[in-house]
Amino acid sequence: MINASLPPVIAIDGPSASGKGTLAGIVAQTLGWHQLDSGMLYRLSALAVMRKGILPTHEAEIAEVARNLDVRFVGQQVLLDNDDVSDALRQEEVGALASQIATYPLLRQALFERQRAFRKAPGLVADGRDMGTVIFPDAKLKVFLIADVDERAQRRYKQLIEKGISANLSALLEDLKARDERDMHRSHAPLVPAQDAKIIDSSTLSIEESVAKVLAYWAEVNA
Ligand SMILES: Nc1ncnc2c1ncn2[C@@H]1O[C@H](COP(=O)(O)OP(=O)(O)O)[C@@H](O)[C@H]1O
Ligand SMILES: Nc1ccn([C@H]2C[C@H](O)[C@@H](COP(=O)(O)OP(=O)(O)O)O2)c(=O)n1
Repeated sequence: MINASLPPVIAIDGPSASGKGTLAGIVAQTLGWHQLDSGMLYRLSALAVMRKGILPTHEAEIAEVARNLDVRFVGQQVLLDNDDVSDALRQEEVGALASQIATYPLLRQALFERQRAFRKAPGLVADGRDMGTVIFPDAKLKVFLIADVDERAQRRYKQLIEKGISANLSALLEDLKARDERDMHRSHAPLVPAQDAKIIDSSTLSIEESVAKVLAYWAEVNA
């Protein structure tokens, strides 16, 4: 059900390295809307847990850390407890722990309102795993972005190398497969397309072609 009194949302969900964040950024910029990278909140929680030395099995403590995250966004920088963690957040071990702790209902609950608070006029483009299914079920447009796992591993590899972060292609591929498996099969808010989602397979698309598809769907919604 679409709630007309709230700012509109475009939800972009999909597996790791399918291109969600890239698309969300360009679409948000094109429309002049706000952006939510929900994966970053899970990564920030994972990094905070690592830094505090909390055991990955301690669900309640982890949820508490997430509830009290001291995060600030300054331009392109992300500050956690006043420390610039923009690069640290992209490390695969942080992503892997994020995927692991993201199975905890208490953590997901702790991040629920924080995510919904990003919904501001004139609109929000939100990307993640459960944007269209759980956080913004009334999103006006829901996109489920997929790409072959080998292609996603290549993309992630290139992305990390360009940022000067060392990476190993076969390790990345294994990590992506493990992450897909965990994200799709957890009992709470698993990675599945919403019933009304538009599926875009970006395996053979350029970024421009992917963006054009999302904007065409958006134009259709408003026609
Ligand atoms: N067709 C495409 N659509 C979106 N991103 C693409 C595409 N082709 C290559 N990429 C690249 O894939 C990489 C991973 O994209 P990213 O947005 O970080 O994925 P995600 O947010 O899903 O993990 C980026 O370097 C991006 O430039
Ligand atoms: N809405 C979301 C976003 C991310 N997560 C979890 C599952 C993901 O494996 C991790 C990391 O997410 P992130 O989007 O940063 O990962 P990728 O950039 O796609 O590799 O967080 C989630 O459970 N729900």
